[in-house]
Amino acid sequence: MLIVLEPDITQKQKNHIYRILREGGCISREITEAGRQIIGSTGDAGRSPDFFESLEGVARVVPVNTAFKLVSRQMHPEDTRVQVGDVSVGGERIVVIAGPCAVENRERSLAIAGQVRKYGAVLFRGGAFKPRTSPYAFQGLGEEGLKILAEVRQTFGMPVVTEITTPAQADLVMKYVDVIQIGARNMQNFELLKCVGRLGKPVLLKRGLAATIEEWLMSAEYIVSEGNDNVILCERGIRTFEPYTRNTLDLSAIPVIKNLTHLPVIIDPSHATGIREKVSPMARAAIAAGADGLMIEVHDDPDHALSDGAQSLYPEQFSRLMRDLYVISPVVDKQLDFGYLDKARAVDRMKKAGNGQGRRAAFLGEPGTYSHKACMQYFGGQVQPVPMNSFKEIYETVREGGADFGVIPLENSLAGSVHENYDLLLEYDLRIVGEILLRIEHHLIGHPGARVEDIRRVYSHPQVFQQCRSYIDRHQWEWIPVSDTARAVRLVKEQNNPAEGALAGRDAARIHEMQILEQGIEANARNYTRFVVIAREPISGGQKNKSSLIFSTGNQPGALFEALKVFADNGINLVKLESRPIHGKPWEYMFYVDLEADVDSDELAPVIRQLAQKIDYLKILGSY
Ligand SMILES: O=C(O)C(=O)C[C@]1(C(=O)O)C=C[C@@H](O)C=C1
Repeated sequence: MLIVLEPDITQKQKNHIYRILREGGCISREITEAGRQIIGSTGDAGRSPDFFESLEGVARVVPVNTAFKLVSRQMHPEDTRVQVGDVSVGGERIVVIAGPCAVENRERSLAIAGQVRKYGAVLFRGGAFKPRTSPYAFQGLGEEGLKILAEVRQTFGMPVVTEITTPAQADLVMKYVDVIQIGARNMQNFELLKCVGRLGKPVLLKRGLAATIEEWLMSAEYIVSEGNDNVILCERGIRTFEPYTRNTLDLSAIPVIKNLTHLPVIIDPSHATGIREKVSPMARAAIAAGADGLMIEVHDDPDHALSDGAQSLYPEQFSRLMRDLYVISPVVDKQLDFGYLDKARAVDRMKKAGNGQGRRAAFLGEPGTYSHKACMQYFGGQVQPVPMNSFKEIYETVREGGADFGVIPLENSLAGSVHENYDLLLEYDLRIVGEILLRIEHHLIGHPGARVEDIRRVYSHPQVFQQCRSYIDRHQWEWIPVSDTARAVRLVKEQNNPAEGALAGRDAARIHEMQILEQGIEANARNYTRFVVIAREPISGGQKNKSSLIFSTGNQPGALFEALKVFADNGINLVKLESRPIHGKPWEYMFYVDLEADVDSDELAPVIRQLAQKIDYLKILGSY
C-alpha cells in the first residue's frame, strides 16, 4: 500500500500513521517521488484504504497488488541505482562486470583484471567459494581468493564481486569484497538471503535455474525487507528442454522486470549459454533489450581454466564486444563509457581540491533538454547539472568558476555543426576534456488528449526544426523558435492551448506531464548529436585518443595542404575538418581539426612543433 501524503503534513500526523502501521506489523518506508512524500507499507495493518485516507495529512492511498511489495515498481516508480564505489548500477551508463569464473591465482587474476579494465569493464568478478555440480571439481581458493580480489581492487581501482554460499562466510566477504553475489542455486536459500539483507552491502541476486520471475522477485523482497535496498537482479538462463545451450537465456525477462520492479537488471550470457561463441550475440541483444549491464566471464587461457573455460571469452573477444556495445548503447538511451573509472577518480580529485562543494556542470536550457541528458549520461550522478539560458552563458559561467564543466552540442548528424559553439571555443580560453554522442529522437508533444490534427503552432529549438524538417513541412504549422526544447514544452503547457505543441525529447514530456502525440519525427532515425565537455583545466588521468585544434594559415597557395601534410607524414588520422570565417577579415578562415591522437602526449610534441612552423595561429582545444 502507498500512502501519498499532503505536502503540508506535520511530523505529529506522520508519526501517528507510522504508529498504526507498526502496531499492525507492517514494514514501512518513506519515499519521495516527483516531489511528493509517500509512505510505502508492506501491509494494511488490518485497516481499509478509506481508513488511511481519512487520516489527517493523507492525500490518497494506492493499494500495491503484487505479492512482492518493497521491490515493486508501484512502490517506487523511479529506477533504483545501486552505488558500488564510483559505479552506479541502474543509471545512464552500462555497467560491465568481467573476470574469470573462479579466482585461480594472484598473477592470473591481476593479468585478467588489467585487460578487462583496459577494455572498459568497471567491476571485476571471480569466485572464491565455488558451488560446483561435482564435489571433485575445483571448489575455489576461499579466503586466499578473497585476498586476491582485494588486491585487484587496490591495484586497478575496480570494485569486486564474489559469491557467498553460506552465512558462515559473511565476515570474510564483508572484509574483502564490494558486491556479494547470491548464485542461482542459492536463490531460495532464505537464511542466506536474510543474512545478506542484514549485511547492507550491494547484492547481486542471480535468478534460480528453474525460478519464475515472481519467485525471483520474492527472493529480492527477502533481502530488501531486511533493510538492504541495494539489490541487482541477474538473469543467467533457465532450464528448458533445449540442449544446444547450457541454459535458455530469458531475455524477455528484461522488459518484464523493468515493468515490475525498480531494481536494476543485468545479464550473464556466459552461464546462460555455456558456449564462448554464443556469449557476444547474447550480450549485444541484452543491451538492446534494455539491460542495465552485463556480467561476462573472461580468461586469458580458457582451455586451461579451472572452471567454465568453455564459456569464457578471450580478452580480445571481450574488447570487440565492448566496442559493439559502445555503438549499440546510444540507440537505447544509454552509454558505454570507456573512461568510467578514470573519469570518476579525476572528478573526485578535483572536488577535494576545491572549496568542499560538489562539482557542477552547466548545460543549455531547463531539465529535460538533450543537453541535460548528455550531462547526466557523461557524469552520471557525480556532478550537479546547472541550467543556463544560452551557450555563451555556459562558457562565461565555466570561465568565472560558477561551474566546473560545461556540456555543449558541437555537431549533429542531420543538421551539421552548431556554429555558435565553434566560434565560442575560439573566443574563450577553455579546454575540451571529453565528448559524448547522443542519439536524438524527437517527438511532437502536446496536451493530454490533444490530437495532431488540432495543432496549429509548434515551439522548439531552431536545430530541432532543422532535424525534423521533412515532418513539419507536411503540416501548415507556425514555427516558434525558443532557447531550448524543455522550455518549449513548458511554454506549451503553461499556455494551455490544445492547438499548440512542442518538438522535444521524452524526458521533457515526462517532466511536464505532457503527452507524446507523434514519436520519432526526426528526418532520419540515425540522428546523433556530438556534445563536448569544456572545463578551465584539462582533467588528468585516463586514456586520451582524440584531440581538437584550431589553426589559421597564410593566404597563399598550398598553405592548408602544407599544414595537413604534417599530420599525414606522421600517420595521424584526421576525423574532422571544418572552417569558420575569421571575424573582421572577410574571406579568411579558421580551421577546426579533430585528430585521433593525444596532442598533450610527449610523442605528439614534435608534430605540433612542425605544425606551428606551417601556420600563423594555433590553439589547442584539448585531448580527451
Ligand atoms: O534544446 C535542447 O534540448 C538542446 O539540448 C539543444 C540542442 C542543440 O542546440 O543542438 C541539442 C541537441 C539536439 O541536437 C537539439 C538541440
